[in-house]
Amino acid sequence: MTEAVTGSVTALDLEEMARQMLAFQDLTRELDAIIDSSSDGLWICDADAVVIRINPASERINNIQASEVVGKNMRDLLDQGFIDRSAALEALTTGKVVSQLQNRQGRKLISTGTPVLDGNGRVIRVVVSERDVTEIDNLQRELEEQEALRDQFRSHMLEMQQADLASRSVIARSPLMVNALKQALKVSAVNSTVLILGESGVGKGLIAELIHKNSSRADKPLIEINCGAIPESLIESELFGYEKGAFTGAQTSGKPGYLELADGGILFLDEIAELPQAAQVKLLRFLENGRVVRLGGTKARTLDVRILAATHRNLDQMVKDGTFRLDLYYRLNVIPIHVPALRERRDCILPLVRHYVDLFGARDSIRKRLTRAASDALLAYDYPGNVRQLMNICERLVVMTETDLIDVKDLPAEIAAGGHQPTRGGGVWHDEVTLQETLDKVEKAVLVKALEMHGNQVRMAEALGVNQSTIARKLKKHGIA
Ligand SMILES: Nc1ncnc2c1ncn2[C@@H]1O[C@H](COP(=O)(O)OP(=O)(O)OP(=O)(O)O)[C@@H](O)[C@H]1O
Repeated sequence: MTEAVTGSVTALDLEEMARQMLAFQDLTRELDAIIDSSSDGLWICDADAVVIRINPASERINNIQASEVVGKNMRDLLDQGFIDRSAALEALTTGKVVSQLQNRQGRKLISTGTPVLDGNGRVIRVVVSERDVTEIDNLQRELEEQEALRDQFRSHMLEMQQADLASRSVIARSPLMVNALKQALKVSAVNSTVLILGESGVGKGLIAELIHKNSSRADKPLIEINCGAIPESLIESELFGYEKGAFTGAQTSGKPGYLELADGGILFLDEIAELPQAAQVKLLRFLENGRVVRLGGTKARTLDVRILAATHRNLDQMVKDGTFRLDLYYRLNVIPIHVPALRERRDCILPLVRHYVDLFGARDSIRKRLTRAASDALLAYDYPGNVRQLMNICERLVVMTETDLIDVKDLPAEIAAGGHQPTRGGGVWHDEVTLQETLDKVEKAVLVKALEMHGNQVRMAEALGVNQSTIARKLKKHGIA
């Protein structure tokens, strides 16, 4: 009975075993198909790092036959130099998944070793997948090269633009200034009013010239007036003109104003913040309807004038203070262009120095160079008078320096001293020097500096709060200019 039962169980077991065997064979075939069809290379090693199999993708990637490595230990392959690193060995040692970048026969591979654990957590196999990333790497490099080329191309374009601008004597190296010039070139093409903002001497006038040169009005006049330099009593007649007998002292025939003279072209109103209130109203009216009536006249003339305006003042604040009309501000501020101070674009300093040293040198047939230390000191200085100040310094250096080489000692004291201002009071007066001599010395230094910063007597007078005749007299007294 027992035997019969045993016999029947054995028969069942055999049947089950046969079924499981078939299932196992199916599984093995499935696994073989997966391994062989994988486009990633696969290496399977046992717990001693002996290679059990590799797939066709690995044969292809490594340019080998499976028979050359199957049965060999990874340690020997490493020793023989067949591989430079082994993800299998590292995965076996650490029991963890590891990824490595490997170089094999000129190709770049990413190898990932994954340990296979038994029920007790012991490593029994390690599967290494390897992916050839040479192509991806090449593509990446190509992409980087393309990007580098694009950057090169961009900076070449910028250089071309700069060469173009340099030929017009506009030096721009720093991105801030290049941007301001780009804006100026862009607005050249249209007829909009432009408000050019920036400290005194930064090149606002130059921007206005650039806009004119590149506009469709280039062959028509660019008339520039400095609103701060015309006496308040004359500004309206100068701007809008007058009819005969309009006021005492007026020409009997009458006179066209600057607006009429600029017909077809551009009127550049420098120092617009200085425009008196009455003239502000009239200018606003012209901007709104394009017509002017001369002083003392009744006939309105329609004109085609593009207005550019500039100021170093804070118009926003002036509007708040009630000294500049809000409606005119809106009309003028259609397109604002900010010209940065020179200290905000130090990249421009040395190109400007070179430009002006060469320019003034060529004028007087003198060729001068700067020592490194002199260049460094010029680069470090803050230039409160901006490009105008730098330009005047260069002219003086070219004319006054005895040798061909301009050194730190030839620079103005405040620049040579590293931009530090001389000490006040105590530094100026020395024993045995009279008060008058000391005051004269200070006055001369102030005049030299103001001339350097402002370039002409009108601007100097404005900055120093005296009238122009005082400046003229004092310059003569000190033998300056
Ligand atoms: N980028 C530049 N390259 C070469 N020269 C420049 C540059 N910018 C300004 N200059 C020169 O500096 C001087 C002062 O420039 P400009 O008169 O245009 O300044 P501004 O801002 O209009 O001054 P202000 O407000 O006092 O009228 C001019 O002689 C001008 O040619």
